[in-house]
Amino acid sequence: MNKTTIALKVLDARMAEQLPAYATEGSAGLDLRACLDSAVSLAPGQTVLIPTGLAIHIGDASLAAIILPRSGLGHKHGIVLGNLVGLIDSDYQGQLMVSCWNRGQQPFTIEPMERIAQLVIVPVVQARFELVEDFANSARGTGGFGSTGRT
Ligand SMILES: O=c1ccn([C@H]2C[C@H](O)[C@@H](COP(=O)(O)OP(=O)(O)OP(=O)(O)O)O2)c(=O)[nH]1
Ligand SMILES: [Mg+2]
Repeated sequence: MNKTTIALKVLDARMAEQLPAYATEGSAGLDLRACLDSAVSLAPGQTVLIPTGLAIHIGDASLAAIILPRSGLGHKHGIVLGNLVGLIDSDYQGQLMVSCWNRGQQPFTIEPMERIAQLVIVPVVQARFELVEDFANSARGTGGFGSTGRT
């Protein structure tokens, strides 16, 4: 069973008509829409914080949500996220906001209610730290940053 229930508030009445929904049975992401009164033009290199008109309260520390770009917008139009990935804490109750960054060379216009990003609910493990002087040996040890070569 991979289903859960999350409290959702509609902060802008227009969003009630278009609540986030999985497009297919196998979808991982729920598209988020730009809750705008008028179109917003993003110049190349510009970043704008776009409201979604929605708030969620996950309310379970073993879950979080991440905001990811939509592939088509990112690949074809250079519209990705100013924070690269958005992380929604389980105790956050404010409006879901999407930082839209035009990393492309052309201006891009975000239309009101356009789908601009996607929300994925993910499991989270919170760690407690146990201080140690030495680690048990591992195969990798301290090697990183290409230590295993390129091919
Ligand atoms: O793309 C995003 C990223 C974050 N948030 C909200 C939910 C998240 O729980 C909160 C804080 O995010 P984060 O911890 O990443 O930002 P911060 O800069 O560390 O802010 P804070 O000091 O409030 O933790 O902002 C969004 O609405 N959209
Ligand atoms: Mg933070």
